Amino acid sequence: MTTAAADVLATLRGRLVVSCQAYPGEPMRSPEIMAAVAAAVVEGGAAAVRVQGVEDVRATVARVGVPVVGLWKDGDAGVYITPTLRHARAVAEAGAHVVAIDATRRPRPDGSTVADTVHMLHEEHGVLVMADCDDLASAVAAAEAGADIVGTTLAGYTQARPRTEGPDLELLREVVAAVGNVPVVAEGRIHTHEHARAALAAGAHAVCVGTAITHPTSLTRWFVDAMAGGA
Ligand SMILES: CC(=O)N[C@H](C=O)[C@@H](O)[C@H](O)[C@H](O)COP(=O)(O)O
Repeated sequence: MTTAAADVLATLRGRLVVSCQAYPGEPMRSPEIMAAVAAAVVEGGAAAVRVQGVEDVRATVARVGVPVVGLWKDGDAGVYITPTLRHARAVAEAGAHVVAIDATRRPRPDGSTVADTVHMLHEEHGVLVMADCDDLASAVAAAEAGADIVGTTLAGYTQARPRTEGPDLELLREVVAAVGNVPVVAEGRIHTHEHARAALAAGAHAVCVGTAITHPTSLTRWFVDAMAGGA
């Protein structure tokens, strides 16, 4: 690992990563807007940002001075987070410091493996790789494949684990215990300050929050629903 890569991991320790994503067809779905959201969360203390789409990565890297975790979501079913070597290359070429990839054990559309992708990203681009996992076995396999960061991103979004109400802290604990010194990022349904603190207490190297910070439609709906329920 290069010094720059080690610095990125050190920067993240105990800190907040904010995922800045708008979904296809949504009002905020534009690289410039997402880069502005990223700049705003950095002003609030985000140690890094996670950004979807090649153009969003490019615009965000140009705008913020913190590490950018880039991914390319292609579709929303099956393996869709940076699913092939082509997608991974494009995200790295757009300037991401860390490339996040689907690291579940499902077959990838181009027949590549997680290990192939990690190897290519390290050798050709010198970037870090975040493995978006869905269970313990995928996390252990990703660590063995050389991933620099293991994330619980996909827990509850595949058949492997039930979707917990908040973060899947049980899985987080198991992964932290199993992957040794590979940093584990807690990600997925971290909606409150308590969730974030619990994730750190469970051994997360860093905590990644998306919806609860950067998705105003969901935030608004949470209030609307709570008011309708008389909460
Ligand atoms: C499952 C999947 O596709 N997760 C995506 C990964 O990049 C994003 O849609 C999430 O917003 C992100 O993981 C952060 O999670 P949350 O928004 O729950 O804080």
